[in-house]
Amino acid sequence: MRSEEQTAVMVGSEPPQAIQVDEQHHLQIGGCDTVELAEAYGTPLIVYDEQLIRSTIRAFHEVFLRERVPYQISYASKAFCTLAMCQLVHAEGCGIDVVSGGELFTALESGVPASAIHLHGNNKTPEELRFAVDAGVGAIIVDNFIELALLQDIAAESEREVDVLIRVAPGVEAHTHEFIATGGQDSKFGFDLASDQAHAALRQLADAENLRCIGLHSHIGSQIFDADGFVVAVERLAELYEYGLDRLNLPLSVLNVGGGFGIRYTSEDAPAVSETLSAIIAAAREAFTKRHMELPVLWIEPGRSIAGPAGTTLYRVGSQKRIPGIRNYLAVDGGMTDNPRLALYGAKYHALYANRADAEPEDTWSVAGKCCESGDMLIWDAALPNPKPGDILAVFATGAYNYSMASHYNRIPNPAVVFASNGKAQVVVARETWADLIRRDKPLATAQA
Ligand SMILES: Cc1ncc(COP(=O)(O)O)c(C=O)c1O
Ligand SMILES: N[C@@H](CCCC[NH3+])C(=O)O
Repeated sequence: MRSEEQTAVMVGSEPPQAIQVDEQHHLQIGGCDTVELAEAYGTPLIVYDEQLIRSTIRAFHEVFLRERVPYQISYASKAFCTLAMCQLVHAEGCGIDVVSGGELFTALESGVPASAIHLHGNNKTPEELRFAVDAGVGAIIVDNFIELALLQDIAAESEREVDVLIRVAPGVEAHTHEFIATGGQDSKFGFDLASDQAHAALRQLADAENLRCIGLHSHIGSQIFDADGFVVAVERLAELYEYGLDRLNLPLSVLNVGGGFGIRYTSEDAPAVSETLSAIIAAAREAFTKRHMELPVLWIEPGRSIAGPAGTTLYRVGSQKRIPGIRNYLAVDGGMTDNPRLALYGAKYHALYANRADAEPEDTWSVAGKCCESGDMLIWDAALPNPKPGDILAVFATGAYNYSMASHYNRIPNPAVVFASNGKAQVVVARETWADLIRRDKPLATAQA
């Protein structure tokens, strides 16, 4: 129900970052007029600010270089995995973290060398492990005992020595949505630290032929603002690292603390990623110095923080409905099929009309998609100018876990994606067509009467 307060005062969200509006009052991204982009390429359209991706990665590098620590940045491609994205982040000095055969295939096809790719996953299939081993990926992050045995056999069959890290569940409760918290003890991911599984895995690896355990990994969750969880995880991993190095003589040299750096979606008070990173580095320095160990190579695996802020989705506004005293709905030509995050996590977004980007809000409007589903919502109760059919609605911070989690519900095709930079746009994913949707369908062999 719409409350008195909502009717009386429109509480608008804020854009997650500074926006550019040209003299025609159009939203600009990467020097391109987004209204022209919508005309040229259709809607829904995901527009990435290429320079923002580059500058975010450069900011990560700068922190590590300033702190003079050995490091590796591996882009978590699950956030947005396409050929162009893999090429772009690799050109900016990132490795690629993949979590399935499909992501691995994409990264390899993009031309990223296998040695710069590492494979994750809590249930890697034999086929995926074989693919990774034969391709010669830089490392496989082993998640559990079944995988450990399987990988040993596959590495032996292929007569290869495979570098591995073990994924540790460090028992850290990260402050984030429960569906995206992954480091607690009650998690499907990784070897449990508290019950000694992680120690046992290291002991097995000490004796494993064909597998070389080069490091430890943990990932405590996603959309995390508070560095405390990382700091606790680093201390726990350092203790395990000492065990592996001193007691088992493992060739450890890597501490991978995962990704999870939170971003602004609307007006959250998010710390700069560099602050969280500095806290992680300080924690690692302290934990390793006090144990008289050399600081290992610090790996991070950011996904959302690289891809998220750089993406904006453009939709065409269609129908609208006012329910007196209850709520106003406007509907766009996409929805939960290209952005399921509100339905899954109650995510919040900021939006404006790209064709009149500086127009003042007039009322409260909830943004619905076009699926046959009441939960198909993008934003509840946004302060917006009254919509006109044909307006272009821009929804910010939709670069991570939107396209990559898109579905075909109601047989709605996936949007096109463009990269915009210096006033030029290039299509990096073509719009799916209706014909694409049935390309793998097979009609009944015999026509039914
Ligand atoms: C193992 C691992 N690394 C990295 C990431 C990337 O996380 P984020 O996109 O929050 O940076 C994830 C996803 O949460 C993950 O599971
Ligand atoms: N899909 C989640 C993040 C999960 C990260 C993967 N471990 C989101 O959209 O926020």
